[in-house]
Amino acid sequence: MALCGAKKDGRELKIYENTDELSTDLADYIAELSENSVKERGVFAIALSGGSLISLICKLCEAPYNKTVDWAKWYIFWADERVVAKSHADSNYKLAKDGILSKVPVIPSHVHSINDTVSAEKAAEDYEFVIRQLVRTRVINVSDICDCPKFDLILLGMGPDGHVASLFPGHSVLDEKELWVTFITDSPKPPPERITFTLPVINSASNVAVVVTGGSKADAVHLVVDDVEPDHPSLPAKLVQPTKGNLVWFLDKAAASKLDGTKFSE
Ligand SMILES: O=C(O)[C@H](O)[C@@H](O)[C@H](O)[C@H](O)COP(=O)(O)O
Repeated sequence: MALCGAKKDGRELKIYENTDELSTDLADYIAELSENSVKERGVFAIALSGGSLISLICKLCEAPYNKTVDWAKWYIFWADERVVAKSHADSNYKLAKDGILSKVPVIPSHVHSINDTVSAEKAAEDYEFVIRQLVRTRVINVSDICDCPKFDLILLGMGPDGHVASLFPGHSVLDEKELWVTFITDSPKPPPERITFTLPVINSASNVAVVVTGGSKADAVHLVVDDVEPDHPSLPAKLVQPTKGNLVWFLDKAAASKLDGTKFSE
């Protein structure tokens, strides 16, 4: 059971005893958003990230979700991807395919991974083009306040440095206002070449979940959630603030261990 549902600066915090409890609740959360979105729009457009997130959403492949989720209505994207071959061990697509997508009846043509045969710049451009086509046909919804895509759910992890997707602290892509998808060739976390959703796209989503586990991230969680040093050079995770959508942080106790002032209630 979550230890708290406290709201801090528009963020709902959910803190769990361990990653097993977190995974169970996260699977419930995703399944419920999927059901609501399919009811309302007939489809569910979800963007994944890489890293530990994938193992934390693996419960979706198990009962009851493997049968109850309307997998055929899912359209799957990546909030960020490493520019490597899809068969490469570093590929976020491969991670999600091996961990989840190959185990549930998603429709292969609904799985939108990047073009892995071109440069990072071209891959970002191509990916934005694909997303634009799907916004036109409303497979992906559109924001009410700008022309950005409105994903039903974007799932993010966070690094110990506060990065989300492939938006790293101090990087110029944090200022990108026009593009939906951009690229970097100097990622401090290997591999260096990546494509990433920009902040305007992340902040236009209907729902954003930031999933963070482990004590190595406790300092970054504290800096972001407790808004320590508000003038501190921006931590990317702090800039995740959906304009109209919902933001939920899923934390295990270790990641939440340095949070102050949070009142926990069962
Ligand atoms: O491709 C990537 O590297 C990821 O998308 C990245 O943004 C990840 O979510 C964080 O680095 C957290 O990763 P961990 O949860 O494994 O620490």
